[in-house]
Amino acid sequence: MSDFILNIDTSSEQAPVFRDSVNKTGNWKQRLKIKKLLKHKHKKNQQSKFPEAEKGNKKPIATNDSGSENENENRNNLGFPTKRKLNDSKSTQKYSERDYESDESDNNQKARVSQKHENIDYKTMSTSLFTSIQADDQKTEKVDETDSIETRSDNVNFTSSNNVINSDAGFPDVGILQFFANHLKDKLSISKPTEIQRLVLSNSLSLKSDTKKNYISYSDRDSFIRAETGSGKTLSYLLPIINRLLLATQDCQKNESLGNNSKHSKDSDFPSRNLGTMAIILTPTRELAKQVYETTTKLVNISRSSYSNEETPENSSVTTQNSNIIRSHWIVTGVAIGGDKKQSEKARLRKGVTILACTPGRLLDHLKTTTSFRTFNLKWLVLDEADQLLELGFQDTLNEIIQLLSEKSSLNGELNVKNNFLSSSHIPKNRINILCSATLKGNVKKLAQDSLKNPIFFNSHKLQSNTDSKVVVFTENMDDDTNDNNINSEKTMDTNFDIPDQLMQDFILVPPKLKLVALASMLDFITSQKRDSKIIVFLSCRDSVNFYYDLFSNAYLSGEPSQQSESNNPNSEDQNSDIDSNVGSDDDSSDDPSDDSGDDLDSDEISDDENNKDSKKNDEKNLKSDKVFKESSGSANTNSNTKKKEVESFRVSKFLKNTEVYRLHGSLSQPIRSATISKFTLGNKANDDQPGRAKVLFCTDVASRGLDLPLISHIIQYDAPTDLSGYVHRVGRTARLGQMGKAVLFIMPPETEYLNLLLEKKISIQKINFRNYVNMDLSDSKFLSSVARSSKIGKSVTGSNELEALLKVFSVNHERRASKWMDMATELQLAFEKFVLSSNDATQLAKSGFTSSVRAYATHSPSQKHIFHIKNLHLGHYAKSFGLREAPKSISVGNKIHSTSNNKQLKNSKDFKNNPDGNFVGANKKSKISEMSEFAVGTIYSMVGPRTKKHKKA
Ligand SMILES: Nc1ncnc2c1ncn2[C@@H]1O[C@H](COP(=O)(O)OP(=O)(O)OP(=O)(O)O)[C@@H](O)[C@H]1O
Repeated sequence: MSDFILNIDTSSEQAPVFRDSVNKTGNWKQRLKIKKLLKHKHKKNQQSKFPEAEKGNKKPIATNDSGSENENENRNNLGFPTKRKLNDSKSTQKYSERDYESDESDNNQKARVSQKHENIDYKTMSTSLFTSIQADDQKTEKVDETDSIETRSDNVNFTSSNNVINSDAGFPDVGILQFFANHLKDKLSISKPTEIQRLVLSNSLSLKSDTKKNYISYSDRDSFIRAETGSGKTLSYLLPIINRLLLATQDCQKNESLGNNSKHSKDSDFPSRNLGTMAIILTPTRELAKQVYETTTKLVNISRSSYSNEETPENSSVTTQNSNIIRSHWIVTGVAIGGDKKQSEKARLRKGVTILACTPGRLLDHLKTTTSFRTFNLKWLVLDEADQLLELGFQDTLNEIIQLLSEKSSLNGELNVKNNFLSSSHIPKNRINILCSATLKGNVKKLAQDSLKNPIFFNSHKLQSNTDSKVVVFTENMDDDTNDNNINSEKTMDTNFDIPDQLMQDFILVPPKLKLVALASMLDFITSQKRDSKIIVFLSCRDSVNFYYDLFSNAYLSGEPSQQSESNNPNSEDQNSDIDSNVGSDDDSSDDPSDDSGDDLDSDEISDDENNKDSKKNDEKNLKSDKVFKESSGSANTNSNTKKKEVESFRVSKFLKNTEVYRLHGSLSQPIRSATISKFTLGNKANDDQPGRAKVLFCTDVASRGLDLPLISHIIQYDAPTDLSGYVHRVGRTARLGQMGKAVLFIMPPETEYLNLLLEKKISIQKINFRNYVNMDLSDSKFLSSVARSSKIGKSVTGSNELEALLKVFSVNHERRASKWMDMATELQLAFEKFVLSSNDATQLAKSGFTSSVRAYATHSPSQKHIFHIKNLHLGHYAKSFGLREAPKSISVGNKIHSTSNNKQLKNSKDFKNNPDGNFVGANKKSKISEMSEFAVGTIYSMVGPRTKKHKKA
């Protein structure tokens, strides 16, 4: 059966070479001559339309092809080797050493930019996407020729690998108290554990009895938890903590009823929030901390009805004896994150928070400055997304945290606190450290070696030899490398990553020039096929997020009156839902730089004095950029008549029908971040009042880890992640807990080797099979079926590729029939370019997006540098993906803006000298981190704390 397989590969031999229709005949010399003539004619036309341009500029705006001259000019100015001219087929050198002279002075450029918005004749504007195919694009052939990418059959019935276990065993069978299990079932619809939960619970809740001493105990060892994304790791560490707190409470109640409390004062016998914080869960992002907090709160709010073993109808009165009820109300949950008002957190901590979810910077801040924050009874420290927390950037913060926690817990010994609750066998004697992630890797191995005491490794990682088996590895002898149960052994810490079986992973190979058009068509296709689709589009930096968010909310195709007439004004009736007026009224007002929190710096919570200054500077900078962004869109709104601050959480797209667009990155104020998550999380099914709307979230990696956003149908990685674990976490936002999901990676021709890196990690990803991708919906679409039929007919349509198909669908959705898909692509691109030129703010967003994106490109991990190297990036073509007609003339390096026309200045800049290979790290590392990774990250040593001799011996 021949499937409808579409090739995006515009450069493979089979793929058509795209040219203007007039250039189709004759040999290349004749065609070139015609092309030059046309260009000249066009130039003349434009010059007469732009008399100012004639005076100062050699190049009229409307003829721009984002051509190689500008490309090379920029490249040269940035200190990179210039690319050879596209038509220079005789050149043997990949990049010519020749400097291409700029034909435009800086002043002329400025004049040209300013006239853009005033004098553009949009009607005659043109854009060119298909005049040339990059030589580099030839690399795409590699992918087609080699069979290196595993393919899958369309007809395979996928089994899910991260679902609940397929057996009758419930939570009580793995040690969970019956009433707690009832609560999980009744209130959270959780009745059976997942595989990782079964492993962790059955081990950490099992009691060993010491017959000699007549004593029972838990194994109480530090542990690693590794399992696929969406497999329920959060409950795997939260349930044992809460279950043990409940059991200890039960002990106290029993003692109380037996009158065994005479030894101590009554206050100290029954647990209360005065015990302070007993469990801390550290997460790399604020969103994740909030999510963990919300989950914990649901878990501890156990209702009386749970004490009945029978399933109780909601309204029935439960006849449970009071003595059976465990008084769990004393367990208080809390969250401490940057961006929230610190004073209210302080007040809550003073009263006592039993289980605290937090980000590292804010935790350190409280440990240092909130004297009433009691942690001397801390029994569990969980590092969720541990590998992320242990990577670069947070070493010092985590070191300090560990040290302060250790100091404070030793205080408990000095105080000699006697308490029946704390002496219960269910409460660990020493702090248990738990590390958790879908991608525990090398840095964690090192941690185990250096600091964790006799750790246990819970792993639902699939073994190569037997994909069904799940293993628990106990590490008894850390030094014995030959032991398979040793945490150091390769078998134990296999660095392959697991992806849920039911996740469909595809990639689309697309030249930079066509990237934007491909994204737009794909979004249009998905959102029109399924009204309730929820799509996350991952981008490399916040400026890109701002740009695409603005573009997809405000740009529209010309000649679409229904779209044009609709105003994207948050106050319009249609838009009322995108303002969450309650959000600004809560405590989250620290986007005000004068707030004392001082650490509203993305999610990398840094709180020492120096960092506070940096943070505030960053806040101001971010606020400024946010202001430009808001002004440019005209959508964010503060109503001076109300005291409540309104924040924009989403916009209704003018471009995509019935679609809401969202954005999320670390530089947004906390109220916007919170409102965005809560609105995006809401269901989008159609109801009587409102037709369903698809949702598209543009975000950075701030949303890639741990976030459990329900029912995400598609993940689009428009920019490749900077490291391989990033891939796993991004795609893991879909296909959670047994559900289906689709992920598409955009790959540019020079990046195809990345696919082999994925393959090395046993991540199988296939070149997009359009039918696979659109799933069953294809059969319902007459148009697509006909495309599929014609593709089977053969050679005449071998040029059909994904983009072609997408654009054809796009043209159907928009009730227009383009004669050629290239025309459609050109029209689409032109619409975006017009939008970008329509206002200074839109242009500014596009330029910032482009510049930051280029800088982000240089931040790929060292193992990927050869693939994602800036020298491979055709800047002029890449600019097209930001709706720009050419690459901007300046680029910021570190904290400075450098004019690229002044090559000398750029080359002499300290930042550039430090990074001659094009790695724009910049002088201020923190600012780079805030823009790029937006994570609180640290090194392996962060968890270790100061290494003492005692540790070494252990
Ligand atoms: N046993 C269960 N039964 C039903 N639902 C569950 C169960 N365990 C967890 N869930 C739900 O599954 C979803 C995913 O869980 P969770 O966020 O803990 O996954 P995870 O493994 O931590 O994923 P990630 O690696 O992406 O952080 C959550 O909505 C959670 O409530």
